[in-house]
Amino acid sequence: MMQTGSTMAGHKRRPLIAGNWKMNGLKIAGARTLGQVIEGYDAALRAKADLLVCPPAPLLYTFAAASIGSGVAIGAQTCHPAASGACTGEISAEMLADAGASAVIVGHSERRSYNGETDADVRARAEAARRAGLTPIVCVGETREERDAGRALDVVGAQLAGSVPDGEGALIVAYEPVWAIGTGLTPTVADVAEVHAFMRAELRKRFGAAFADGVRLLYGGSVKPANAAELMAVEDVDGALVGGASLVAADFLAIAAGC
Ligand SMILES: O=C(CO)COP(=O)(O)O
Repeated sequence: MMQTGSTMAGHKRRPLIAGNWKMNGLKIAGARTLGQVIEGYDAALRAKADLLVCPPAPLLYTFAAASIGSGVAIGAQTCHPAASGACTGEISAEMLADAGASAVIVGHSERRSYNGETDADVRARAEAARRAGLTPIVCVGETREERDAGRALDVVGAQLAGSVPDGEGALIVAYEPVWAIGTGLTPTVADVAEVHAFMRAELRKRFGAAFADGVRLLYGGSVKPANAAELMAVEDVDGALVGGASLVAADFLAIAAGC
């Protein structure tokens, strides 16, 4: 499911709806939610979008086993840059792949702000993901202050330049304005369109259109069933990175139905 460049009627790239469970989910309730997602991923939804569920790391192995044959992919929320070593508490990309993940979110704004991850740190994690055969989902996005100061595109451009690895490897980018995460606020459709067109243009400049036009650009930040269709219809929006609403299977599935 992680190839780039596939196309569907109405979409230049096959949409991806990714659920970031963050630090939520215990094994029994989590398995129930995953089961509901798998059951709800019927032929009609499969025709519309890829699904990726990113639970907390302790659930990865059982989730990957439970999802075999379902078409639902399993991903992780971060990884360490090194493959192994004396890094107590850390988890490498190789370990995530071994547990059955096919993708990993890197550089989420919560990790950039709470864990002090810099663009260089995020890039190292994205490179580690590729090394392990995982697709990195590189997150970028401006704060409220940066947007109000008219700097949103500058900030996103600098994060993209610093966080996306060189080379034409597996890549997904998620635009998540920090002020839209968990707040119920979303940018206007015009603002989302502007940032996504800008990101596409930046990737084209750096990598050329043949590669850049195959990279899926996700929008994240307060995506709900009620606003999904409008956001997913925006040019250069190729899916969503969903936080809170991904914890409720019916909502997650309804967001995918909006593609
Ligand atoms: O951070 C997010 C996904 O990575 C978005 O979270 P919410 O959908 O809860 O706003």
